[in-house]
Amino acid sequence: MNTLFPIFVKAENLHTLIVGGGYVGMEKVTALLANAPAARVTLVAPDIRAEILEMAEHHPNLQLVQELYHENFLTDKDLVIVGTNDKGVNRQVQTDCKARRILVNVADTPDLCDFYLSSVVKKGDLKIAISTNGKSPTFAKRFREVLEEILPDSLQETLDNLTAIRNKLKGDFVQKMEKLNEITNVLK
Ligand SMILES: C[C@@]1(CC(=O)O)c2cc3[nH]c(cc4nc(cc5[nH]c(cc(n2)[C@H]1CCC(=O)O)[C@@](C)(CC(=O)O)[C@@H]5CCC(=O)O)C(CC(=O)O)=C4CCC(=O)O)c(CCC(=O)O)c3CC(=O)O
Ligand SMILES: NC(=O)C1=CN([C@@H]2O[C@H](COP(=O)(O)OP(=O)(O)OC[C@H]3O[C@@H](n4cnc5c(N)ncnc54)[C@H](O)[C@@H]3O)[C@@H](O)[C@H]2O)C=CC1
Repeated sequence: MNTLFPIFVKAENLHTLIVGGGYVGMEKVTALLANAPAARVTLVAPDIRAEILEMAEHHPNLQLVQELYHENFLTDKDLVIVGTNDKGVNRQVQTDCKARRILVNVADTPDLCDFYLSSVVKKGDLKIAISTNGKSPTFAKRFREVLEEILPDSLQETLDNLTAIRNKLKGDFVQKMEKLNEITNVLK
């Protein structure tokens, strides 16, 4: 059974720490900033890939620290993603996070993760997150590509129209819900 509970986080309200500045660190920071360009992120690693250095030039809220991980980096952090090439370090970061009740993602060890990153389909304001329960990230990526292809760009217009109607509707919660269900019946 897939017991993952999806939520949509306002990453710009959080301070995220990424430990590791290699390929995985780059994938994770790219995913985060692609969704929330203003998210506050600190990335710590002795070696940081050139692409990440370049990214920091366009994202003033992305702070890079060229040092080894130390637990002091967890101070004031809300969320942690760790993806170094040292399993011992990854495990240590996870242990330190649990002691502080900080949610942590250990990229190479699903069993140690409090949350997974998802594949993300975006069409204007519509966002769909895909997870395979860790079974096949590649399937998630391919399915994202399929959905990106088939979802029409006109979806944004539909959403804008529904927002306008939603804002104009009078009555109590139930009356509004009934009206919106009636209008959107054609979408079924
Ligand atoms: C559990 C999870 C934890 C987490 O990272 O959050 C996890 C774990 C692992 N990934 C591994 C490998 C790869 N991951 C990708 C890609 C993505 N991985 C992502 C999420 C997740 N990956 C979480 C589960 C998501 C779910 O529930 O489906 C995506 C969706 C989101 C993102 O990372 O932003 C992003 C696609 C984004 C997109 O394009 O839409 C590719 C393909 C590629 O890069 O092209 C490969 C190589 C091919 C392969 O192995 O499939 C390995 C083995 C490492 C090794 O062998 O050393 C582990 C560890 C393990 O499974 O043990
Ligand atoms: N979840 C996922 O999507 C994936 C996970 N992985 C796994 O993730 C791990 C990392 O892979 P890559 O990024 O390709 O490795 P890499 O070799 O490109 O980068 C490793 C990074 O870790 C940093 N690092 C090492 N020790 C550190 C320490 N003590 N403190 C802070 N940073 C430290 C290095 O400076 C470097 O930036 C591997 O174990 C790999 O199996 C790999 C592919 C996908």
